[in-house]
Amino acid sequence: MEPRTAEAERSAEAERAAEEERTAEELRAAEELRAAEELRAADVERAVEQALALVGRQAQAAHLPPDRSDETGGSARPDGPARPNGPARAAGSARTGGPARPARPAPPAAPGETSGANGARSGAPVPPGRPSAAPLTSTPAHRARATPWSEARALAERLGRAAPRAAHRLPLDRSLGHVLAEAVVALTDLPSFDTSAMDGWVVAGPGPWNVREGEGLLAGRGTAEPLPDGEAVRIATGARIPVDATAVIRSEHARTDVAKGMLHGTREVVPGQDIRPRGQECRSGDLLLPVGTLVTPPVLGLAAAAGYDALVAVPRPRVDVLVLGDELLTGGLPHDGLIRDALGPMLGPWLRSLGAEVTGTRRLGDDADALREALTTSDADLILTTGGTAAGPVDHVHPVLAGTGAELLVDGVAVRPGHPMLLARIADGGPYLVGLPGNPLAAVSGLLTLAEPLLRGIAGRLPQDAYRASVREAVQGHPHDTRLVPVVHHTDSVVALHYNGPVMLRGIAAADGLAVVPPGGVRSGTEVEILDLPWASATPWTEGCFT
Ligand SMILES: Nc1nc2c(c(=O)[nH]1)N[C@H]1C(S)=C(S)[C@@H](COP(=O)(O)OP(=O)(O)OC[C@H]3O[C@@H](n4cnc5c(N)ncnc54)[C@H](O)[C@@H]3O)O[C@H]1N2
Ligand code: MOO
Repeated sequence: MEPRTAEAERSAEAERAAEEERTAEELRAAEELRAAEELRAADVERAVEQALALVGRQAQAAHLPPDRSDETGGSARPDGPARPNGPARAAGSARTGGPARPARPAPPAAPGETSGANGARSGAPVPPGRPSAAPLTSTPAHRARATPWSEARALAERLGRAAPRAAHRLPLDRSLGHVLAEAVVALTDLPSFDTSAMDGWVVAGPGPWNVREGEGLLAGRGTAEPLPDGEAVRIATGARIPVDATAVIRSEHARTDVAKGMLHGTREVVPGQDIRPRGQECRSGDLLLPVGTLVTPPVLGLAAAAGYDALVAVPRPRVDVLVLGDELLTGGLPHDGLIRDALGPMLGPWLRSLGAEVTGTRRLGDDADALREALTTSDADLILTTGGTAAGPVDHVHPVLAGTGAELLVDGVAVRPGHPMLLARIADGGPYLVGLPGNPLAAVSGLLTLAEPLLRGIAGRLPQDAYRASVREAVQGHPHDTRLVPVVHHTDSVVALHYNGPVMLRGIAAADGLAVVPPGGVRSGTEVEILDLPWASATPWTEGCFT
C-alpha cells in the first residue's frame, strides 16, 4: 500500500465520518418510516372499520382513531425504501376485487396536518376534530398521507360492495344494463325437444324411403307422430323430430322419384345428422349465468329462451354530476379568461358506459351554498363533483363537506394526474361523493380510480381480473406516485400517447386504455397493468401523430 499524505488521511477520515453519519441518519430515517408505517396501518384499519360501520356492515360503533399528529405528521419518508406503493406492491395489488385484503383509506388528518394530499385550503373550515388549514404544498408529509393508488381503488370497491342497491324483479325489457342478483338457471331443456337443424327430409332407417304425403312438419306446427323405418317426411328447420326418426337429409342432398313416391339420398346418411337433440345446450336446472352478470342484449335473449319473463337484478347506481367553476362556458369559443366545460359533456356518457344511471348534470358555478344544498338533498347513490378539490379561494368541496359533517374516506391519492381526488360519504347515510379535480385528465384519473370501482361495487358487478401489457417504449414515472398514462394497443404492446398532461384530453381521446405506471417509471418491454377504456380507440392508428 502506498504511504498516504497527512492531508489525504484527514480527508479519508472526514469522508468516513460523513459516511457513518449518513448511515446513522439513514437508519434513523428507516426506523422512523417503519414506525410511521405501523401507526398508519393501524389507523387505516380503524378507518376501514369506520367506513364499513358507516355503511351498516359493522355491528360495532365507529370510533375515531386517536389523534396521532405528533407521531405521523411528517415523520414518514415517502421516498424511503419501503414505500407502500412501490412498484412491486402496485403490480401485485391491482387485481380488482381479488381476495379481500385490508384496504387503506387515508387516515383522517390530525392536528397540525393538512387534510389533503394536496394540502388544506387556507382558512377553510375543517371537519370536526380536524386541523386548521396549513399551506398548500406537496411536502413529504402530504405525500405520506395520500392513499396509494391501488389501495384507494380497492377501498372504493369494498365500500361499494358493502352498500349494494336493493335488487328488484324487472321485466326483461327493463333489465338491460342491470346486474343479476339471482342466477339465471335454465327453466327448461334447450332445445326443449329434438329439432331439425335444416330444411329437408326427416327419415327413419336406411333408404330409399317412401315419402309420406302432406305439407310435412313445420316449426311450431304439425304432429310428431312416430316415423316407421323406411319412411320420410318433409321437415322445416326448427320443427319437431318425429319419434323413431334417425336423420335429417338437407333438401340439396336428396332427390325424389315423384312417380314412385320415393326419396333417395345423394350422400351418405349418418344417423343423427342435422338433428339437434333435446338438451344439447342445457338441461333444466343448469346454471346459465351467475349472480353478478351484467344484463346485456344476449343475456336478455338467453333468459327469454330459457323461459324467463323477468329477472331479479340490481338496478344501475344513480349518479348526480355537479360541475363546479364560474369560469366554464357551455358553448362557443373560450374568451376573456373563460373556458369551455370539458367535463360536463364527457362524464354523463362515460358514467353510463360504466353502467350508471346519470340522474342529472348540473353546473353550480363556484357557489358554496348551491353545493351544500345539492349535497344534502341528493338521493343518488353517488355524487360526482368536478373542480374545487384544491385549496384555491373558491375551492369549496372540502369546506362544504366538512360543514355538512361528511366523512372523508380518501383525501388525496398518490397518483398523477389527479392526486387531489377524494372520496367521502355524506352524513346520515347519504350518498357517496367522489370529488374529481378540475383539470380534465386529472378528473378522468379520479373517475377511474375512485368512481369506477365504487360503482362496480354498488352495482354488484363481478370483479374483473386486472390485465397487463408490455410498453413499447420506456415510460417516465413520477418519483413517488403511480402515473396513469393514456395508451393505445398496437400489435403486441401498448404505446404511450403524448399530450398526457393533466389539463389535456388530446391523448386520452385517441387512447384505448390507461397504463398504470409505477413510481420511477418502466423500461421498454415492461408489463404494466392496463385500465381498459369502455370503447376501442376512436382514432385510427397513426404513427407519430400522438406517439
Ligand atoms: N398550490 C397548489 N395548487 C394546486 C395544486 C397543488 O398541489 N398546490 N394541485 C393542482 C392540481 S394537481 C390540480 S388537479 C388542481 C385541482 O384543482 P381543483 O380540483 O380545485 O380544480 P379547479 O381549481 O376548480 O380547476 C382546476 C383547473 O381545471 C379547470 N377546470 C375546472 N373544471 C373544468 C371543466 N369542467 N372543464 C374544463 N376545465 C375545467 C379550471 O379552469 C382550472 O384551470 O389544482 C392544482 N392547484
Ligand atoms: O393532479 Mo393535477 O392532477 O396534476 O392536474
